[in-house]
Amino acid sequence: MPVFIEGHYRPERVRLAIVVSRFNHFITERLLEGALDVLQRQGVDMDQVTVVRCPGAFEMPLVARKLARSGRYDAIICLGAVIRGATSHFEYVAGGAAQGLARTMLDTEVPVIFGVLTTDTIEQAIERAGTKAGNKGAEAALTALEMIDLMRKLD
Ligand SMILES: Nc1c(NC[C@H](O)[C@H](O)[C@H](O)CO)[nH]c(=O)[nH]c1=O
Ligand SMILES: CC(=O)[C@@H](O)COP(=O)(O)O
Repeated sequence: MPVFIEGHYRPERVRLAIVVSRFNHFITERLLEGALDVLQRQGVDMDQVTVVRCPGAFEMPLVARKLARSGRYDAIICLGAVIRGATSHFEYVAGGAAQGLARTMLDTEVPVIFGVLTTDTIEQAIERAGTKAGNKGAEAALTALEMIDLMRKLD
């Protein structure tokens, strides 16, 4: 029989940081609502959740790294919205955020959850922020809980 190791959504004594970018705040605040709603429903103690707002997605890796290194959090959830404009700026902001957050997770061994929308249009972002395509902030929160549980089991 193989041994299965997998995380579940109800780890105990969870300490979370949520980094939210102010850029495109009309989207990112909806992602935050979705994340907080799920965490509350899963029984997470809201006093153990810290919300940090930063300017844009590009700044998130530094903020996430600082939080991860503090040793105060079991996971860092990053919520942002990068929406394509007329120039190549999108590629740099979205790519920098994705690569920086991935590096932060590997360097610190603290789960860093990529709840950053990277969309071609505002409509696509709205659809993923609590309307027809769900709420990616809520999905990110569930991923954080699963990863916390999994990391504890692998320790
Ligand atoms: N265009 C978007 C940005 N741009 C701002 C950058 O994230 C950054 O704050 C600026 O370049 C200064 O370093 N940020 C987003 O989160 N979403 C965008 O669509
Ligand atoms: C994602 C972006 O950085 C974007 O909003 C910038 O728009 P533009 O390329 O039109 O300057």
